[in-house]
Amino acid sequence: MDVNVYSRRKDRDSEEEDDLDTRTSERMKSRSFLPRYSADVLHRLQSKGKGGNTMLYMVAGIFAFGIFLTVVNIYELRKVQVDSGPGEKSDSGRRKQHVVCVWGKNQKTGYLKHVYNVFERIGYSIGTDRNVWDVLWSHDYPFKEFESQIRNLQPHQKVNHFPGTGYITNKVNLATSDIWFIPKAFKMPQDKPLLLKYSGEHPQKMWVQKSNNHRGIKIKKISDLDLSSGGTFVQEFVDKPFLIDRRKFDIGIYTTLTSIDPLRVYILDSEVLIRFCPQDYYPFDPENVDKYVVGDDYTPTWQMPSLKNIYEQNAHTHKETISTYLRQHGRNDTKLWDDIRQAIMEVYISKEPNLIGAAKSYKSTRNFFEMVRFDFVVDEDLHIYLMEVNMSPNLSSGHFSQNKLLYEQVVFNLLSLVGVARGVTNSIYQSYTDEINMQVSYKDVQVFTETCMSPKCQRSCEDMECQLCEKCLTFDMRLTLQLAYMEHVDRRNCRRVFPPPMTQTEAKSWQESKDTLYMKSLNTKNKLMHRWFRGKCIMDPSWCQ
Ligand SMILES: Nc1ncnc2c1ncn2[C@@H]1O[C@H](COP(=O)(O)OP(=O)(O)OP(=O)(O)O)[C@@H](O)[C@H]1O
Repeated sequence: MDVNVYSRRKDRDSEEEDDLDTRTSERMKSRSFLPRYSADVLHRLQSKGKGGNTMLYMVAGIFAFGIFLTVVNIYELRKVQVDSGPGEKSDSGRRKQHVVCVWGKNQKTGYLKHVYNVFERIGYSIGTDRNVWDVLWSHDYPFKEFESQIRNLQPHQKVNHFPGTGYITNKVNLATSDIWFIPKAFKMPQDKPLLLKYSGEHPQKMWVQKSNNHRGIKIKKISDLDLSSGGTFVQEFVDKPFLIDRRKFDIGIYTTLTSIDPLRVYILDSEVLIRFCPQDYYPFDPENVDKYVVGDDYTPTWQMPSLKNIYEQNAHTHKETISTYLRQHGRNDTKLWDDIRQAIMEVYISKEPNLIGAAKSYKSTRNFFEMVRFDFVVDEDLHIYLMEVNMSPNLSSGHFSQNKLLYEQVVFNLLSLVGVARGVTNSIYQSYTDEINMQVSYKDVQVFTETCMSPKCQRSCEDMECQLCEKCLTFDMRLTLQLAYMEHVDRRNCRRVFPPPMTQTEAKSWQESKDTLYMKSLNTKNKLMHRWFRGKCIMDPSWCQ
């Protein structure tokens, strides 16, 4: 770090530390309405004389409880503020440089080069000690390898995976989830009778067999499939794909889960991965996988005759290149992207209960984030089909050096969204009150002013409508809203898929009593999260999307 900057920071740090108690109590004043409210009632009861005695004792009890809560809150806040991580620190206890531990097998091949590049550019030092880090970037699922570290995470430490992510990224789990945009699949060997019945009724259908670990597929007749092989599934082959220059392609969407319970999911909206099959689809030949399987030796966008000009000469992204091509051919590109967002949202909504269950044994889920890639294929009618969700999608430009830009943007946007790369380098858990407040104060998260000022919400927090009001916010929910706020302002090119974006008109006319079936299926925290974004959207349209 630049020495002058460091010494300026040091001065500021010591002033801030001296002032910690004052600021903590100021903050608590605004957070703990209970003692203020109780004192006021106490005063009024005392002035009523004898008849108020029983009430007086009750109120005194509430008052004492309020003090107890305040003390607990101050303790929690102090804990959050002074928790220090393992990285290098200044004299006043603040961090000089954050540390990332990058973990993955065979790193000498350089497949994580772009991950290192981005971390270095955002000021992280690369850790060499697996016990000393602020961020763990693990290529493999880390919950066994780093079990003791992950079980003892400090609030500011971040891990790039969620426990239980296999409910989404495990092929068998996902394919047999019975979700409308996933091709029909049967688990082997238990669903063999169902498969035989279904294939008997639909003799024209083609089938592929997949497993969690096996890569690559090949179309086979039912009679040639191994229907007794455990851990595999047989999936309907999606024929009649949408072709560009006679080639089948798939679309990869970089998707980030930032929170569960409540759920928040984003996609990188500015860019996607497009991969074409190396050979023309027709004349179709099930023996030739290069015609219908997108593999490692795929053909990139810039080699496709109809796309070259849009992508290279006119310098558009992969996403805009595909959109332009679709519009040029009278197709509705907006609907395609909307369907994709809807599909991603539905996967997370349906799997969130599993993720919550898997994370139960960890101290907090706020330490986790996860970026995956959803791969879709598209048929002639632009219907989408989800092929798989990749846990640690390829970020190596070894095969195509042109992909360096894409991968570094993917990583940078992700790290910004989750608060690892941001202007104020201390995380919300390590920051001092002024530093937190200047980024997101308790005032910034207030919504639905009139509702919150209504007698109903002034009196009680029982009604769902009142639960986002200052008086009713729990410590936990306020922190959730602060984190959601920070994600929104730091999201760069990422856009929310859940809670879903809406227009300001929709937000204003939304009637919770007429909620759609999916809204009704949401748990209370998700409903509140959804409602909060709607409230922000009503106040400022930049929050709608
Ligand atoms: N049911 C299907 N219908 C049509 N095409 C399919 C089907 N399953 C797989 N494919 C094709 O094969 C490609 C690879 O399949 P899949 O993603 O399941 O396996 P993979 O070998 O793990 O691939 P990846 O390189 O994406 O990790 C898909 O992108 C798609 O083009």
